[in-house]
Amino acid sequence: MEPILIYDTTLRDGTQGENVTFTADEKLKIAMRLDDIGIHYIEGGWPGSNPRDIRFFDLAKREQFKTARITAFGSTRKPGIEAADDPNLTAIIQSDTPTAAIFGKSWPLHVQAIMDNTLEENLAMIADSVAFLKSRDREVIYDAEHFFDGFKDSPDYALDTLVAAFDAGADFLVLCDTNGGTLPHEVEGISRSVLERLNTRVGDGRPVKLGIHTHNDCGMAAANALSAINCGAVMVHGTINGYGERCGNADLTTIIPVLSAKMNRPCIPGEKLSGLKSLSRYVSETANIVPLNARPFVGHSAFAHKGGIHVSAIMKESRAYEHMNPETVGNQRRVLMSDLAGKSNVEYKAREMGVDLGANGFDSKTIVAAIKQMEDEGYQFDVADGSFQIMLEKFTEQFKPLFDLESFRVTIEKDKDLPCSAHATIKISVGDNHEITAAEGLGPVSALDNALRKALGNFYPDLDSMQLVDFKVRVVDGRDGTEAKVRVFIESRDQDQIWSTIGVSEDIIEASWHALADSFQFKLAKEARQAGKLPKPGSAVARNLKLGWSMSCIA
Ligand SMILES: CC(=O)SCCNC(=O)CCNC(=O)[C@H](O)C(C)(C)COP(=O)(O)OP(=O)(O)OC[C@H]1O[C@@H](n2cnc3c(N)ncnc32)[C@H](O)[C@@H]1OP(=O)(O)O
Ligand SMILES: CC(=O)C(=O)O
Repeated sequence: MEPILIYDTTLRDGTQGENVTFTADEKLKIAMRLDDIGIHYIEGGWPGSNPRDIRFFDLAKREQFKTARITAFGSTRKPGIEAADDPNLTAIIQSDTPTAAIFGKSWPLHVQAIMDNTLEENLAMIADSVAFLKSRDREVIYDAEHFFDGFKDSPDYALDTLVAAFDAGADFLVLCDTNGGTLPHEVEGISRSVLERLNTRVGDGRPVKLGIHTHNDCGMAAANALSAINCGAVMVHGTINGYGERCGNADLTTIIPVLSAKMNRPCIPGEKLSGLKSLSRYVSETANIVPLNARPFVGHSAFAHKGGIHVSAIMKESRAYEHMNPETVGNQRRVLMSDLAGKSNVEYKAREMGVDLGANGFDSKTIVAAIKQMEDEGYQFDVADGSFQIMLEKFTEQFKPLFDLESFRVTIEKDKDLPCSAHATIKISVGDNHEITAAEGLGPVSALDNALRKALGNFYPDLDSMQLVDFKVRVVDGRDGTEAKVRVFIESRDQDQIWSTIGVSEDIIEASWHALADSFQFKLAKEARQAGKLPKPGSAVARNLKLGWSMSCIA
């Protein structure tokens, strides 16, 4: 099978997406990551557009790329001028890249109504611009903007534009679904027709190499790209995470694994596929955009199983509910706890967390029943793995509290013209020691967090590596008005892990306290285990710890 060339436009079309922006340095780092994974072309930006993109190409010039050809983007020349006098084309040449990509008009609507141009001059603009870039030794990728809309409107003219580019020396002709309104069967029909008709019109022996560039306005970008590949396109354009103008571009984190693992079409080297999830995360982190959990292949939920029936089956045979091995793309299987769980979920999680079930007479069915009851009262364990682990340890009497709350007091002060301020006093015990501390915070939870940190700091000096990174409050059932129960989630992280905890109460401060206390307990237990001061859950020593926790203190 002929390999498919992957053309990444995250740094150009990707940045046309709302909220997506990268500095020149960030672009360079992303480009290096794209190169590492084996992307063939990296469109770095439009040097005729802004100084940042010029800076990117200046930086890129100094780097050695292993696989990727860095590509500068721009448009065909302006009407009525020489290509050599066009600032956009000059900027492409000054970028000093081996490859240039230019877009031109395929649709008479754009030529006439938008550009106020003639159809003949548009053909000349395409041919002159391609020829100019070829005369400067560039590989030229010609993007036929609005090709599918143009072809539906006027197939002969749309084809003429491709012939103009090809005859002038374009190396690739890329059919663009610029408005993202075309459907897969239309892409298939038009791509086949284009290849047939082009092959009869261009006859200098050079092969016609088609590419495909699709947008996601109908949610079809990936499907459209794959349809064109099925018809013979050899290059596919897309972006990491599908970032791009409006609804985005075809998502390469979908297209690459589909090509490699489902269509047997080689693209990036097979051994690089497992770097895909990490690349997706890297780009979303750099863009400062929360990654989409349900993103196919690389999303956090892409291989997450919640329903008990599913978990029971995957424990016997993972392909029963997984279309592929998650590790192929660097992802992992996850099992979630909730009131949709069965005993298999508990058994899977216990094994994953190293908790020995049943050691003290609690079997997985009893635990499932208790979880369902707690979920009915407002808990939600599928997003609170940290609290679930603590719960499992409590159920199986392997829990060792590393501190106990004796009491806390929180006050909030509001003076007429001043912002609110909060003060917390907390009394905890660690073994036989008691500690009372006070702290301030911007709000009551931050005051409690500060007071707890201060109190624990005297016993556990390594707490600085732990931060609370997210705090969410939800009303469990709004019908009770201000007396409704609330559910508080806290997400915490340290240098190597992220964990989530939950608290539920009619009182928002108490709910926050439970989530906060679980979070600190999780961290301290982890540190203690790593330092060998606490037995690993499930070990014989852990099973023998009788710390007096019972079902009633869990609920
Ligand atoms: C389908 C795509 O995604 S194409 C890429 C779209 N990306 C962007 O537009 C981002 C970068 N763009 C920019 O920085 C600016 O729009 C620039 C620098 C390119 C142009 O800025 P300005 O000169 O101020 O023009 P403006 O953006 O208002 O209008 C675009 C101009 O390009 C012309 N144009 C559009 N397509 C083409 C083309 N293929 N070839 C030549 N000229 C074109 C338009 O007719 C218009 O010309 P006019 O100024 O004579 O009316
Ligand atoms: C060229 C391009 O980005 C488009 O037509 O969508």
